[in-house]
Amino acid sequence: MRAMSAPDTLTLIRPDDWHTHLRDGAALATTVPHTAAQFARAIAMPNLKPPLTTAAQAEAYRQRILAARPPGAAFEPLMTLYLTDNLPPDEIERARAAGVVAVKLYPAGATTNSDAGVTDLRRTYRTLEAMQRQGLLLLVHGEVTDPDVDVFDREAVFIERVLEPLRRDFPALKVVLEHITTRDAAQYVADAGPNLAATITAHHLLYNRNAIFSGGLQPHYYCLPVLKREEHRRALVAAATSGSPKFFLGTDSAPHPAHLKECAGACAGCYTAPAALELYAEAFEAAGALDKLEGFASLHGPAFYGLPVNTTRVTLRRQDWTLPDSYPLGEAVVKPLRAGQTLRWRLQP
Ligand SMILES: NC(=O)N[C@@H](CC(=O)O)C(=O)O
Ligand SMILES: [Zn+2]
Ligand SMILES: [Zn+2]
Repeated sequence: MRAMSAPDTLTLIRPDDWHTHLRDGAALATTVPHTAAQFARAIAMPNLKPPLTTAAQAEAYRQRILAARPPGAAFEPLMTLYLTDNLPPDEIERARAAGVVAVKLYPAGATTNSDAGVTDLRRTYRTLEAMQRQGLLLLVHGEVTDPDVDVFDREAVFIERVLEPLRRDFPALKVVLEHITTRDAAQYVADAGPNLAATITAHHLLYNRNAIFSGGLQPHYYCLPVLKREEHRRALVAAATSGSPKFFLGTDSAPHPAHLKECAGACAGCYTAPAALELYAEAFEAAGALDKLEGFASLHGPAFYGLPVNTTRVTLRRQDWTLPDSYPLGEAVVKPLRAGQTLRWRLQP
């Protein structure tokens, strides 16, 4: 039973999503309204097919996203470029001029649509130098791809082998370690200087790796980096609810057609956009830290990116409701995390 003092409504400065996958084409008709209903801004990840590697491509993608906004929605996508072994340094200047805010590092082969990613970080040093000079952020999928490293250890090993040397070589580059999943990462980010921050997903705050294996294999709980042990989930909750400005909201909402999740070789990614704030509220409430949600969701991200805080508000109400089983995704359907299940909080329209 909840304490008498537990609030029944929660009003926050409208949050932003600092890591989402809106995909492209017909999928935008689903993903953009979902994200726009929850967030004022969202970092649109560039791992499209083909990936976004030029300022012109990022601008064209921005226009496709804007065209999918529901009438009256003020939602603003924040654009990113995809770092490859040969992203030229002068593209960084064009990107900045086009309003691109960050560049995403995917180690080649680490995750969905990362085949064009970086094979050796040294090949990108001139580009990273340009980013450092021009103030573009580097967003990082922090897992090594070395097949000899255990899947559950790939984040911790990435910090040691890649992130630590990178930060030493580019001390003024702002880096976001995306979707952290381990105590090691939370600790490393907390201890680092002011140019390193991290996003945390709702699903990594709510679930540990048991969720993937309970009642048969559960592909809708399969994402990368994969869910970890309970002790890591607890460390992430502690970081997110600590009030530290180094941790902020990034859903990593990653829709895949249901038939590519419910099959052999299932794709990695959890679709959380339709109930993102509801899921975060659940996680923060379970930790007795609803008062820390606004900083995490609405204040720390803009501060790190050097962007203004939003001026409108959202309200969540304590109200049971059932999340739909699926949503259309072009010709296919996408099943959200917690499809058909009850949520305890509901975002008010
Ligand atoms: N998180 C995931 O499991 N998948 C993401 C890619 C990513 O963010 O790594 C996707 O694009 O599907
Ligand atoms: Zn990733
Ligand atoms: Zn992602």
